[in-house]
Amino acid sequence: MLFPYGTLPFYKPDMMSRPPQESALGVAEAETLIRRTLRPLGTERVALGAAAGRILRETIAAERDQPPYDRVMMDGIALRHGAPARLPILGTQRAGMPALNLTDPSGCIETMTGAMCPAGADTIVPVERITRVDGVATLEPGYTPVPGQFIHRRGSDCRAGEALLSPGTRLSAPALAVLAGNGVAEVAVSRRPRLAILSTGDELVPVDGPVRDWEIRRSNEEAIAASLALHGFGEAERFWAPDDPDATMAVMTRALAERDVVILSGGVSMGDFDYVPQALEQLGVRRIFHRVAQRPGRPLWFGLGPQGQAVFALPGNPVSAMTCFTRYVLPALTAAEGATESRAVPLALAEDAPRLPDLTRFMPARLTHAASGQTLAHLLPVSTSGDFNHLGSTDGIVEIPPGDGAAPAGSAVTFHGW
Ligand SMILES: Nc1nc2c(c(=O)[nH]1)N[C@H]1C(S)=C(S)[C@@H](COP(=O)(O)OP(=O)(O)OC[C@H]3O[C@@H](n4cnc5c(N)ncnc54)[C@H](O)[C@@H]3O)O[C@H]1N2
Ligand code: MOO
Repeated sequence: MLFPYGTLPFYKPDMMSRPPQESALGVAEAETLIRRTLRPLGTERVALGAAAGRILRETIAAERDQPPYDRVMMDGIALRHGAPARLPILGTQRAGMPALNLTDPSGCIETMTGAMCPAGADTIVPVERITRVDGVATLEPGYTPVPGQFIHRRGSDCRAGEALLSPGTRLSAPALAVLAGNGVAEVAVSRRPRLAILSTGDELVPVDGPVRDWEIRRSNEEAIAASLALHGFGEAERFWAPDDPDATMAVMTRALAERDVVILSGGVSMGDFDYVPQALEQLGVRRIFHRVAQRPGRPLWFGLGPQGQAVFALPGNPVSAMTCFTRYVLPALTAAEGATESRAVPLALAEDAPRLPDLTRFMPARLTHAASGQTLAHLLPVSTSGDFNHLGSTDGIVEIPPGDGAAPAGSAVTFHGW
């Protein structure tokens, strides 16, 4: 269907002629503008069982001294240093019971790992170093107990009140152990963003239906949704709009409703049916930038919606969409969550990487981990930014700053994982 400009309801007369090609921002400037625009996400309290992978938004302090008592570290006997080699066994100190009292310094108390050290005892001898006959423990000939050995002293790990986890920490498996071990059953984490993914284009058809010669299966939204899920952002609602201004506006209106972030793909370049930027601006989404000096992904558009929504309009070509999503959207969401981590990591190029004089270049790469300890990025040159069929075996993209000639093999580049 054709829509001559004059018939588009949302085109003001001064929008009918195309603006001259605008200059493009640098990658770092674009990133800074995004960071300044995105609002930090609020917090919510979740039960421990739902906290793994979330971003902590409070300080977690030790509930009590850790360990909370002088903890026996070996199954064996507890004695007072200087006791004789033959010691009557006066009792059994199990884990989960209050401390017994070693009243006779020439005797001993059987102990279990994790138990309280009996009062009056100061040394543990492991069971492998003794024989036990008729209620008497005898030390192995020549074995000299070391005073204080095998007692994990109260408070030697941390003192009550000491900060153990700081806001911005991603809750890993050990962090969950810290929460549980310190009596935190519910924790403040960043709220998940409410997300919408909207793709545009008449040629796009669903994955599970028939596809005609002139049609393309929608794949960008699948990659974006997968990345969001893999990085713990939960589910995004999906929308599709044909290349029709009214339909685009209607779908955008629904996508913008009550969202923190809207991610569009397609319709941001110079084509007669690339309505996305104008439609967004018509709906009150203020453009922050359009076009970044990069390849792929030059037509990237970013704006701020009327309710403070961050709106990313990614170029439709699949490699460009995935590159822009990985380079800009994911890190921005991570920052909005208040995470202190950085998604970008430095590593070495496995081979020379051709630079572009005025553009930052992003190239898909597969990582290998050399025995030397070096992680190498092997580049997967793609013929065009529409060529995504070989990306399935790659790990992410490397960022090659503008310049002449090639970045040499072995030099450090920034890697962004998918
Ligand atoms: N005259 C100019 N033409 C183009 C320019 C330019 O500066 N001047 N920029 C080129 C660049 S760079 C890119 S990237 C593309 C971006 O175009 P759009 O964002 O408008 O995207 P579309 O035209 O809608 O689609 C491009 C391409 O990608 C396919 N596509 C789109 N959405 C999906 C999807 N969800 N799943 C799979 N594939 C998708 C679409 O079928 C097209 O083949 O513009 C250049 N042109
Ligand atoms: O640079 Mo566009 O993003 O390649 O095709």
